[in-house]
Amino acid sequence: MRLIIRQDPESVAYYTANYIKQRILEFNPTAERPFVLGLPTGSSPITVYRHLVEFNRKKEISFQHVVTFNMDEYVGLPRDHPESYHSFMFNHLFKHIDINPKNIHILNGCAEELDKECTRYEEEIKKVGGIELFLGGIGPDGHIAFNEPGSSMNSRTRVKTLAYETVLANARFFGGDVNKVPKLALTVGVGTVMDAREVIVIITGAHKAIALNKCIEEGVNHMWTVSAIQMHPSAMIVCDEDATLELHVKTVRYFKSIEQVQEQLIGRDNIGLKGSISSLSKMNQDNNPHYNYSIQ
Ligand SMILES: N[C@@H]1[C@@H](O)[C@H](O)[C@@H](COP(=O)(O)O)O[C@@H]1O
Repeated sequence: MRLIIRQDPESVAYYTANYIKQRILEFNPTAERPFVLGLPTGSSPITVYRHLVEFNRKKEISFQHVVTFNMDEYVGLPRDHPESYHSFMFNHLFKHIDINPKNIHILNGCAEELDKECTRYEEEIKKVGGIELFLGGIGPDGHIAFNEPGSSMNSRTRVKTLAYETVLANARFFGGDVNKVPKLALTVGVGTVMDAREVIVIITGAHKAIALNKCIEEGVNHMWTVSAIQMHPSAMIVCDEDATLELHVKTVRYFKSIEQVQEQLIGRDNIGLKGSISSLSKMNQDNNPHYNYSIQ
């Protein structure tokens, strides 16, 4: 698991958006072989989406052969409610890019039979061959999607009751009135996210520092569901300095040292990471006397 530390939320967003752009370009998607992208909502990804919209406007990237699956949706909010995740995604991303609407998948929180909707969603993901890259954020309690503390680490898409902390955290989108925040949501499971071939989680702000500490320094724990990322073969957390406030100095120095090596060898924010990491490890194998880091 890689931990990329950037100065502030803006540089976290730029790094993440650039990484996604490069991964899609390297993947070179087609109608037969689309790039399947999992997406979150919340404030963390907003600037990432702004960069992706800009890349698309400048024709640096196309979303024509990108298929998306969102992590979650409130139960009972009409699709066009200003605070539904449907509205959020169209306002911040989908209506500004050249994505084919039929390639957009968001859970229907107003489905007649919610369990059937969840099963259908999992089947849709399977139909397209699984998710290539899942981008996520976390709540202050370390939940990923709406997998609240205590969620099964093998969970699938299902109906979840929102923890009081989550309702409190999300009340900011409902005029600060907790009574207006839905108490139920449909969410992909921890297992659904971890089945993706790659997972990237954005963690910014001092209010998420304890969650990052639990995830990085205390290992896998179902009370901090983002920690499942420790068991993923191709996972990355992109965080800002504030989010590292509860980490040990040596932990921060270690992860920064990995990046310093990469920066010296391959250039900062070089996002062709798959290639760059293999050339880094090749550099290692060549017993380069200057570098004895092994890249995780
Ligand atoms: N269901 C969403 C999550 O997908 C999101 O990651 C989290 C963090 O939101 P923010 O990025 O605003 O901190 O909020 C909600 O709980």
